[in-house]
Amino acid sequence: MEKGKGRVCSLCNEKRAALKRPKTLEQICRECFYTVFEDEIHRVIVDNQLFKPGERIAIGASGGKDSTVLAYVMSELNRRHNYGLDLFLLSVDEGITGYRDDSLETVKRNEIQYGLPLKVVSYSELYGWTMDEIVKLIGLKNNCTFCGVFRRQALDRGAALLKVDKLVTGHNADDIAETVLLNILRGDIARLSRCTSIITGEDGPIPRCKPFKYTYEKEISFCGCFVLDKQLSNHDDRPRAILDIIKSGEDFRISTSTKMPEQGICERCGYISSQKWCKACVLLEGLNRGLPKLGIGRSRGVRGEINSEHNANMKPANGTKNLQSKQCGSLDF
Ligand SMILES: Nc1ncnc2c1ncn2[C@@H]1O[C@H](COP(=O)(O)OP(=O)(O)OP(=O)(O)O)[C@@H](O)[C@H]1O
Repeated sequence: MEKGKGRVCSLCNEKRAALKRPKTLEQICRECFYTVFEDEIHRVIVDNQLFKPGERIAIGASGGKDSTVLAYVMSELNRRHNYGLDLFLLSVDEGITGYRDDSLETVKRNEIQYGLPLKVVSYSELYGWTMDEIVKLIGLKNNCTFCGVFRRQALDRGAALLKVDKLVTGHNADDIAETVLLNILRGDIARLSRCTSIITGEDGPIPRCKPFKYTYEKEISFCGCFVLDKQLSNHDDRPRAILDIIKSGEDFRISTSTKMPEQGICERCGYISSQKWCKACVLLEGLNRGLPKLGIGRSRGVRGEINSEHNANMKPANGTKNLQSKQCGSLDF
């Protein structure tokens, strides 16, 4: 390699290194990066036995970088390694003008590029409310609670409509490390114990998998060409910090005497819930009654109150009936 033209790739020893991997600090070329990136995800899929041949898999497709790269990698690995999977794109349209309508255009392009059938489910058809309408009613504070809870359930409903065996999402190592820390700070033992699992919801009808569990967000960005090469080296001090946080979450053991919430079924819509009504139904009830603050926050009192005065005349959320899954919540995967 000529002097002054930069380092040579530490893997192929031929091409010029284009980036320093945030995870390992190796200096590698673009071509070797794509190879190790895809190979690592293939290993994660195989080692964790995420899929079985013949399964129908929905890819949660938001149109953002993580799920766009996930759709690409899943279709590529499925073809290259003969996984034998039937892949689908599943998008939730929250009804946020100027945001989701734009990203749905990206998903529609992915549908054509990767030849994957696309299903879009919307808050307006499932709940009778768009996020724009909810924000108009409650303002910008707390609207994330509605969006997170409704999205989680909407993904499950869409997956049930597609009759898939599993749902994969683009949650990455950074997301999981952040969730571990948040759950520790909130003292949420139940979520801490399951947020590092690569597969969740196996006791429900539609398990969720995170093939990017060990993949750093910066590498996904690079793969999607969303950031410049030089932005990739921010983890120089502690390249393994993110993986170490995930490991500490995995190592966390719950004492057998800790009382965990019992999972039951929402009496109103059939979704799994530790209370009489699931969180989505409580929030929806608040919206329909013109009391949108009911059910917001962690106060057992408010939720308990609405859970104790079941209104038989209220219609459950539209969509698939008697769908079961984990309790909803923005920190749940
Ligand atoms: N509206 C949506 N429709 C379908 N899937 C979604 C939607 N929003 C989120 N997801 C799924 O959940 C994952 C994590 O979502 P999150 O909102 O944390 O976004 P993110 O980390 O920015 O990911 P992305 O870059 O894919 O949007 C996404 O990668 C995707 O698989």
